[in-house]
Amino acid sequence: MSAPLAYAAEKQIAIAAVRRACVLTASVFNKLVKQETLVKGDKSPVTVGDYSAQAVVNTILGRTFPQDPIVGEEDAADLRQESGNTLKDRIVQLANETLNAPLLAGEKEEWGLGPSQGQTAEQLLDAIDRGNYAGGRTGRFWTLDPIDGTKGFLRGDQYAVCLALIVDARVELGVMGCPNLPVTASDPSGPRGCLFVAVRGQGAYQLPLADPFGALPGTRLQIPPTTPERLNFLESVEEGHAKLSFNDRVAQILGVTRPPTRMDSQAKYCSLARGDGAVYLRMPVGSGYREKIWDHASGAVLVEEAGGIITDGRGEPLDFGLGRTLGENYGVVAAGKDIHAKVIAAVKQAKAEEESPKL
Ligand SMILES: Nc1ncnc2c1ncn2[C@@H]1O[C@H](COP(=O)(O)OS(=O)(=O)O)[C@@H](OP(=O)(O)O)[C@H]1O
Ligand SMILES: [Mg+2]
Ligand SMILES: [Mg+2]
Ligand SMILES: [Mg+2]
Repeated sequence: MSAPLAYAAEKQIAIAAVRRACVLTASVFNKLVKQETLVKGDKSPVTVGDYSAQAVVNTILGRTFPQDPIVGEEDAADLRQESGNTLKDRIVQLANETLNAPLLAGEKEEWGLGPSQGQTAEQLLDAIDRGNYAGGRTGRFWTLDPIDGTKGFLRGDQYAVCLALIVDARVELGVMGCPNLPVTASDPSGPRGCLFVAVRGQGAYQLPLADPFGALPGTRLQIPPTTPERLNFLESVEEGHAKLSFNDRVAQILGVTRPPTRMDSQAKYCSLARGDGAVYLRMPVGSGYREKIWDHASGAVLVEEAGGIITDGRGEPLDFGLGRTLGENYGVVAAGKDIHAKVIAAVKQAKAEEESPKL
């Protein structure tokens, strides 16, 4: 018998956790966001979604890997206050609805899912707070963004549930659920809902979100050659998250003729991995913001396993061993092997121009 592939159990549980969280976020969108946010401009539905998705993923991880720490975006401090009671009740109800739902295709009873797997409010708050781990250089931990691209989520556009396993500062496994991403970019009004999985050394794959286990190993992703016709940028929607004017200049230096694709969340990394766009470029807006590890970990391993390169804007590797943030890194550049060095050179040129503008 051949030895089992590395991280096989982690991969299964991560897929199950991300899929359940996506069922939850889709129901939050249909039940709450459509009515409350659009009508009243109220942002609280996304907060309910963030917390309850983190409670669900951390509960599922905790059942199979009770020793593993988690670096999660959210924490339950506000929910433990008197003023957080209403919010807490909604989160407990939603998280339990999701955990108690009958087994989905391919799930196994021993994963602790299905009817009567509900948790008390206290257990769910503790599960959220299991995400308080500080991260670091050694050992193994998970990192979770329960809803990445919250603005996209509210608009009904792209968002992603992002989970990654980091071992000794290296991302070994990444799973992303993208409920609103078209299965094929060339058919934007066709079926939606994709799950992306990458294990280091084992390749990057796309699976249908509705039945990932039935489709394993999935469609292998490989970044195609960057021809001039394919060369375009994938960038943030929010001006406050990345310096888009800088991207325009870099695109000009590279002779890019296609307009950029603006998309919220790590769905950008998924699009890059399957060749929908050619260059992920995210340069700091200059506010001293430090990028968070949960905003890039799963995307980083997906891109690398699809044959791409991911670095900061100087061409230095991203360091996932510094704690909850990427530290002093300078932006993010991800692209195919054939174009990455050229993008870095163009970024350097654009940066030099900014620092000594022509009179
Ligand atoms: N100032 C600043 N600079 C860079 N990044 C920031 C900044 N502020 C927030 N964030 C993080 O951006 C995450 C969303 O990134 P996106 O690329 O999806 O942005 S965008 O929505 O497309 O504009 C977003 O993730 P979520 O909070 O999970 O949505 C934030 O963690
Ligand atoms: Mg995020
Ligand atoms: Mg988030
Ligand atoms: Mg956030």
